[in-house]
Amino acid sequence: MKKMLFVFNPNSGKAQIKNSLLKIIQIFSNADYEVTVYPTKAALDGFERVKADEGRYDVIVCSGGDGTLNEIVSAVAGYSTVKPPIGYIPSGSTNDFARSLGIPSDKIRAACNIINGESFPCDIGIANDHKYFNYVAAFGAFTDVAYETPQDLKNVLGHQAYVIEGVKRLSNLKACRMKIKSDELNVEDSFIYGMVSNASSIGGMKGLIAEGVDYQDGMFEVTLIREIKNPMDLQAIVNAFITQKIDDCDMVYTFKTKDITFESKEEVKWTLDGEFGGIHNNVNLKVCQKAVDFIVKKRRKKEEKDLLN
Ligand SMILES: Nc1ncnc2c1ncn2[C@@H]1O[C@H](COP(=O)(O)OP(=O)(O)OP(=O)(O)O)[C@@H](O)[C@H]1O
Repeated sequence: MKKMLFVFNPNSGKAQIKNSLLKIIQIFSNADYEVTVYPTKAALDGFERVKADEGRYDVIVCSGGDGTLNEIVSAVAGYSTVKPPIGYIPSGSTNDFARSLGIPSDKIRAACNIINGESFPCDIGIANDHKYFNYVAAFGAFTDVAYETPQDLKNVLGHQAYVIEGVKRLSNLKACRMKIKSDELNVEDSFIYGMVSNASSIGGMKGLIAEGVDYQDGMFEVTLIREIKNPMDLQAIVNAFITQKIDDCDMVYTFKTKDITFESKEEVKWTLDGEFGGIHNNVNLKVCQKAVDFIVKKRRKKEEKDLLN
C-alpha cells in the first residue's frame, strides 16, 4: 500500500475544506493509499511536519492557500533523499499557483486529479539562497496587499478583498532607488514595483504576464515598473497593461532570467508567494529548475503538441 501524507490548513480560504474532507479522504483510500491526515495548527506547522517526515511517504498532498503550499514545497525541496510528488487541493482565497498549473479549483475534482494525474517537474525559486518560493517574489505597489488583507475579509470576499485593498493603495505609491543586476539587465533606477515570477496568474489576475510562461525552462519572468513622475507616466503604464503591449512601454522592463539581484540603500519589503517575505537591502533570486514534482492533470495529445510548439 502506498503511503500518503495529507496536510491541510483548516482556516484557509472560507474554511470550505471542512465540507469536502470526508469525501477527499475516501477518494484517496479507495485508490489504495494509506492516508495520514494532518491539520496544521499554526504558521510553519505544515513545513515542520513535512520536513520531519522525510522518507516516510510516497506522495504528499497539501490543501490550503498559496502560503500553506509554499510551506510544503519548501520542506520537500529541502529533502536530500527522493522527493515525493506533491498533490495540491487549492482552498485559499486566490490560489494563483493552482490556477497557473491548471489544477482544478473544485476540491473533489482536485482530489481525483491527484489519483489520476501525472507528475510534472516544476521550477521553483530560492531567495538569498535559503527561502524557497513557488511562483512569485515581489516588492512595491501592491505586494503587501495579500498578507495585510485581514483573513476575515479574505474569507468573506475572496479575490475581491485583494482588489479592494489594492485600489486603496493607488494614491500611496512610493518609489525605491535600486540597482538591479542580471545577465539580461544591469540598471540603477527608481521602481514602484518589481515581480519575479513563474506563473501566469498573479494576485488572482491572469494577463499581468505575457502568455507563454514555461514552468520548466529554468527561467523567471521579470516585470519591473519605473517610478511614476506624472500623469502621462501613469497613463502609459495603464495603457500598456490594457493593450498587453508591455514590451513597447518604456515605463516597464520585462525579460526572462535565471538569476537576479536587487540592491537598495533603503530597506524594501518583499513578499514570497503572497506572504510576508521580509525586509531587505539585498535580495538575490535564483531558479531551481524542475526542483519539485507537482501532480497535474494528464495532458491531452493536443495540449502536449501545443506545449512542444
Ligand atoms: N491552523 C493555522 N492557524 C493559523 N495560521 C495557519 C494555520 N495553518 C497554516 N497557517 C498559516 O496561514 C497562512 C495563510 O494560509 P493559506 O495560504 O493556507 O490560506 P489563505 O491566506 O486563506 O490563502 P491565500 O494565500 O490564497 O490567500 C500560511 O502562511 C500558513 O502558514
